[in-house]
Amino acid sequence: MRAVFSYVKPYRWPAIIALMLMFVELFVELAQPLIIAKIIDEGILPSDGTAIWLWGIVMLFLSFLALGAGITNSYFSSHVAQSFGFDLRNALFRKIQSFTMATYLRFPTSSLITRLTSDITQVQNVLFMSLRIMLRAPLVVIGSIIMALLVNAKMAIFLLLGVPFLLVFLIIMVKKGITYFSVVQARLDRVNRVLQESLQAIRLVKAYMRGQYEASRFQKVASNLQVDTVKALRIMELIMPVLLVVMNLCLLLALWFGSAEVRSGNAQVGDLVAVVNYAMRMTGAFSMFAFIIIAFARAKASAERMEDILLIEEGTEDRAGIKEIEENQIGTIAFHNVTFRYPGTNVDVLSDVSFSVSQGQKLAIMGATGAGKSTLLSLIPRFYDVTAGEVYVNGRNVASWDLDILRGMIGFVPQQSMLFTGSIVNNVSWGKQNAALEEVQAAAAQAQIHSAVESFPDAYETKVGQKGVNLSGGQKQRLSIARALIRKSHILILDDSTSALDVKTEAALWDALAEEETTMLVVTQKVRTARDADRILLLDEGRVVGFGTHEELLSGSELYKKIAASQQEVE
Ligand SMILES: Nc1ncnc2c1ncn2[C@@H]1O[C@H](COP(=O)(O)OP(=O)(O)OP(=O)(O)O)[C@@H](O)[C@H]1O
Repeated sequence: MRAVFSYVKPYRWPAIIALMLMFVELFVELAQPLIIAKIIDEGILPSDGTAIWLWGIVMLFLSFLALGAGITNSYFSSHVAQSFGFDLRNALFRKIQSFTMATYLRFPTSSLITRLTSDITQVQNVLFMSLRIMLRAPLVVIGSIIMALLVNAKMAIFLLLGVPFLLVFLIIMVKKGITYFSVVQARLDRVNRVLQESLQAIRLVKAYMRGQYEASRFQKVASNLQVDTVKALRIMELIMPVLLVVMNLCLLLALWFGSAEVRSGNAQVGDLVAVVNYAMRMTGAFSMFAFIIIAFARAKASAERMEDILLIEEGTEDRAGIKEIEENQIGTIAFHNVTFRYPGTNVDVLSDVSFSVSQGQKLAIMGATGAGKSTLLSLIPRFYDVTAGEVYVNGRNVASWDLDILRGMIGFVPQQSMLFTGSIVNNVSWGKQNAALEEVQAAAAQAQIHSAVESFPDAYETKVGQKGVNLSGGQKQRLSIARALIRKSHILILDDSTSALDVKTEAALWDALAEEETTMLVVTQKVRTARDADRILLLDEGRVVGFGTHEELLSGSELYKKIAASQQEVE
């Protein structure tokens, strides 16, 4: 909890003010039964109208004081809770951004979303309640006991009887609640995951007519959530009746003894009324406590889930390193005996891979699906660290570069084009901060998408729907390429990013890219594309089985010859 609640620190003064205001409310609450006793003993019983008026005015004044304190407390409490939630959410988001890919893959996306939404809300609510009422409840209990003891110790002692039992009972319930609500939040993760998958794959779901199936999959996880939430709440709902029974028993005992005391003249009626009033307030505070304990148990479970993220030290990117780029090495890439396996697995996806690319060269990477092409590319911007061997970019081991400098040298187009909600110009200039419209247009022209964009009614201001749904696959791919081209980077990596382009457009794209001095690594399935490259790297099950020009491989690699023959690219 400490890591999460350290985010309250910047708001300690508003929090302290809120707590002080809460004490004002508490003071009024505890003073009221005394005043009622005064009205009875000094006003009603001796029929003294002035005393009734006097105490009435005091009571009215205190009520207004409590009202003002309550409103101001709400203002400060919500300010603290909302600001805390805002800061915590940003800190979590930044922390996730700093994760290495390996750490990132440890958490399902849906779970990260739940942690940044529902979990934060739970904790925020409890913080608000704490400042508003949580501390008040135990203080009302303690204060009521003290006041009742002061009014009439013999009567008040009966109210104390149930307290130890209730405290033990509440501690047990909180512990149980934390366990149960951890399960509930994990169930919520599952609901979010299925929801996310089904919505993302909506076209697939429709095409395969799997609506019913998806609905039942959703129903299953939603029902698990419902069952476990009910289970958790049922346990928690035990708190209230147990509390009431215990407190009412204590009250009955106090009444029974108190009325005997009044009859025998040892106590005044006002004393009895005040003690009963304090007992009622204690019961109310305990019930409030029960309500808060449910929220607290839930928030504790949520806070622990957030701490799982906040407290990760290893597994975040080590960003510091060399910043100076040596001119004579720009755009060079070399793999030296690189072996790689994904963290947590025991299979080498790349084995002893060695090759080099000189400045401005174009390397085509080919191989069957699963051969390790994407994995190889992901080692260049250091998404993962190699298991053995070294990867060099611009003459230096990628591990020694400052991560921002390294990634700044690379334009990366992933296999799946991803567009963000916003305009086309936003999407392309996402690749380079503060890019001018001319730069966006030039990159788009190079990526062969400029004329298509110009033909849209809003041209570059056209809004791209969620995940780019209002654009064709080929258009999305070309916008992704434009986003990489605008960076004017030393190295351009295209991971099968032209698969949706027609032959003519693709040829025009390669022609435009040929004018660049950028070093290019292009994953492709097409021999037609590979043959124009300076070198072709042929991968098979993570091993290099061919490296050379199209002609060299045609004469030296049976596998390449087979691929070329299947695509009728043999002369
Ligand atoms: N995050 C991961 N964790 C564990 N294994 C992975 C992960 N990503 C990929 N793999 C495995 O690594 C191997 C190589 O995958 P990779 O995506 O590099 O192949 P590829 O040649 O790019 O294939 P494709 O042409 O189909 O994209 C595959 O066997 C795959 O199962």
